[in-house]
Amino acid sequence: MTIREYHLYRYAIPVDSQLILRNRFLKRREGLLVQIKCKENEGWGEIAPLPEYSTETLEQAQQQATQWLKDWDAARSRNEKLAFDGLYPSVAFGLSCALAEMKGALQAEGNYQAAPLCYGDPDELYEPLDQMQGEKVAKIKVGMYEANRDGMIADMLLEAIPDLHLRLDANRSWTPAKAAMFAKYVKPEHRPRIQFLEEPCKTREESRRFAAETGINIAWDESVREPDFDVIAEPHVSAIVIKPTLIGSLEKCVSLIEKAQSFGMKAVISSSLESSFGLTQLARIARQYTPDVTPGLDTLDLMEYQVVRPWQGSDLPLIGLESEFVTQIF
Ligand SMILES: O=C(O)CCC(=O)c1ccccc1C(=O)O
Ligand SMILES: [Mg+2]
Repeated sequence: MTIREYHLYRYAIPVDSQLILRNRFLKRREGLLVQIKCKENEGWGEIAPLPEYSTETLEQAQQQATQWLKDWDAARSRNEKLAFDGLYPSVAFGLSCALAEMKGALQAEGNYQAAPLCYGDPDELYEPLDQMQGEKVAKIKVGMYEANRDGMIADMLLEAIPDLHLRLDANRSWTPAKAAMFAKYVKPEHRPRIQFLEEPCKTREESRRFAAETGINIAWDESVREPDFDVIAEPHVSAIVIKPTLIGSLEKCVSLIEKAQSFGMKAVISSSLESSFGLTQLARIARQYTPDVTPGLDTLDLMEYQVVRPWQGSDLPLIGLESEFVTQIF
């Protein structure tokens, strides 16, 4: 018997991503599941580059992961370690999760209390918010319709639910004038219950100015993935959003989290539309490293199936490794 073993599986499941990826159509979500074993220990990870967001394609990720696994096996047989340097973010994340799981470094329990996500119809939020225990926090995608409508909806929800906190995500879609229009409709006394508004404007400078002028806290999401980004303490920047599939290894994510926390900022673990498999690992990472922050993982319902590991409380059908949607590569 060999000491080490590794396997790679590829999944492709039907998805309706129109809402979240705006005008980008994605009919199938595809990704890889990696399994590594060392004696009696095993660990798994998901490698799922997100089209339009990741720089790498699935083919490139698969090729790189395959080579890394070979090199890792060889390195381990010389009792050496192999780093994740230079790997694509999705590959580094998936492989580092598999290793962490194998070493027992990733705790089993997760935080499955994700912030309910709303794409425009605020009525959809009342029921999930009613079910929520602890902190009541929801996330609304803004910037798709009129800015004044977004402002009215946010203000109305904050008025109607006095213990509600909101997260909003504009994905850099507003000009300073549109962002100001949004703010005009949110009463100043409601603004402190906006935990953050992700990237209101096209540039960080415009977003900073918006925050200073309105007193509405903002968060960096797209910026975190830009090469010149560094976590620094800034007025009105209350959080950074971390999408590990787009960031890199677990170690890299943890160092960003710790830096944000050292400045009193929230680090929000968030989805890149991983399968239920990847989402459960993100829920575990969230619970372990950001215990006081509700993660942004409410994206499972865009999919028609769950893959291998079920998300707590989801009724979606679960498919296994033997299903027609999964192929073993090696
Ligand atoms: O962050 C969340 O709460 C949900 C995930 C999400 O919004 C998202 C998911 C995939 C790609 C981009 C985005 C985004 O933040 O715009
Ligand atoms: Mg965002």
